[in-house]
Amino acid sequence: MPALKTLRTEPQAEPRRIAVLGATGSIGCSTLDLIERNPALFQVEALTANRSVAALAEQARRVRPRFVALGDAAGYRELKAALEGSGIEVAAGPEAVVEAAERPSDFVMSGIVGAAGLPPTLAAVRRGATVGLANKETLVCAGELMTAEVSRCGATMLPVDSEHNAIFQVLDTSEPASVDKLILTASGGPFRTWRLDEMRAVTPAQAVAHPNWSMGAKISVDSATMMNKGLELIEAHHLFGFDESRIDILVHPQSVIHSLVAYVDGSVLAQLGCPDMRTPIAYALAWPKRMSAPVEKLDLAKIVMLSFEAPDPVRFPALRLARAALRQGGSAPAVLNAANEIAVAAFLAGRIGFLDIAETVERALERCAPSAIEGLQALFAIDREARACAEEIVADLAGRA
Ligand SMILES: NC(=O)C1=CN([C@@H]2O[C@H](COP(=O)(O)OP(=O)(O)OC[C@H]3O[C@@H](n4cnc5c(N)ncnc54)[C@H](OP(=O)(O)O)[C@@H]3O)[C@@H](O)[C@H]2O)C=CC1
Ligand SMILES: CC(=O)[C@@H](O)[C@H](O)COP(=O)(O)O
Ligand SMILES: [Mn+2]
Repeated sequence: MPALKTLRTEPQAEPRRIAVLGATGSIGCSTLDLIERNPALFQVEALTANRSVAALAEQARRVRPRFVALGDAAGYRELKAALEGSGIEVAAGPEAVVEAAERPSDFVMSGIVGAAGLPPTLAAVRRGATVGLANKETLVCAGELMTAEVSRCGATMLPVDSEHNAIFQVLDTSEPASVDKLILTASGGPFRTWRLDEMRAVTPAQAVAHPNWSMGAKISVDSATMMNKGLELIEAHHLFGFDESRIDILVHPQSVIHSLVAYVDGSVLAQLGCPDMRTPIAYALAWPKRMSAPVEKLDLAKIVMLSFEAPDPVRFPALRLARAALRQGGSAPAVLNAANEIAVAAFLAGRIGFLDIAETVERALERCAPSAIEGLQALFAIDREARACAEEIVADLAGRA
């Protein structure tokens, strides 16, 4: 499979118009921070959130988009009232979020969490937009479909996820045979050194306390189970066209080296930086140029030591599950993703234990019969069934606690 191409290089004459999907989240706020510091470079076309009405209204008053959309229609009246007289168009419901992506912006930041980000991201791709992809779940559950649409529609997909952005920066695509493998780094999360019996009783507050990155709750729990790295393995496969056997995972607790590319001559190229998402976001926003980002500059002498270790497959089974799902293909990655979303939400709600997250995903993969994904509707049906199956498993696990 060919790696996704980077397509556009025209110089910038006017401010680029940006749509930020998931504006109220961690990725969205970092994106808006960069945009607001560079008013000559960027204008906001559209912002979206799900339920955070007050936060979305406050952002809208600050950056003056033409259009704001709320995923959950229950908040429509409140948002409409909050923006009364502003001249900003307000809409709500999942179709409104898709409309935000369809509006004529130059760049769409895909920063919604979970498979809910798939329809708007696909809509942006289908109008040939440049998409900054943070929403990895979209590629996990619909990788083949999405990359085919990127090629068919002449869209540009720029990886924002820090590891994939790092690889994008150091991967020489001009000579594919010169590359040996990709190496994704993983922090190991907050429980990297914990014993399995200690991990059994961890609380949501402990699980979301990532050692290096400040992120939303779902991805923080994914980092703690290391499912995040499993999702990123699948994401890297689709973005760069590498077989899973040529993508390694390396635990690097400092999160300074964001990923590496090993070449056949023994050279290994890496991208480094302080752990701040405004660096990869700035890279995507300014691509193919670079822009200044207000991040702490890397001082290796101060850091003193960078360390590395192999991931532990016993305490972190999610990695094995994701690799197996990618090898199996078809519906398996979509089932993995859906079951993980349900299990993480159940863990955060205090219904199941931390180790039950991977247990739920493993059982869902066993129960959901594998199938080919024949189109978007088939994918949505697989996603729904996997969620229902995972809910049953969660109820079973919760009942035993
Ligand atoms: N945070 C990070 O540093 C990184 C994140 N990523 C990926 O980026 C994505 C976003 O992560 P992050 O910013 O941490 O997540 P957050 O939870 O901080 O933010 C999620 C955003 O998505 C919105 N949202 C949630 N559900 C829906 C829905 N059903 N419909 C429409 N909008 C919705 C939220 O709105 P509301 O506020 O109303 O709930 C919010 O704006 C994830 O896929 C994550 O894996 C990748 C690399 C790094
Ligand atoms: C910032 C980012 O890209 C996250 O995906 C981060 O990598 C999570 O850290 P882990 O390496 O612990 O999964
Ligand atoms: Mn990442």
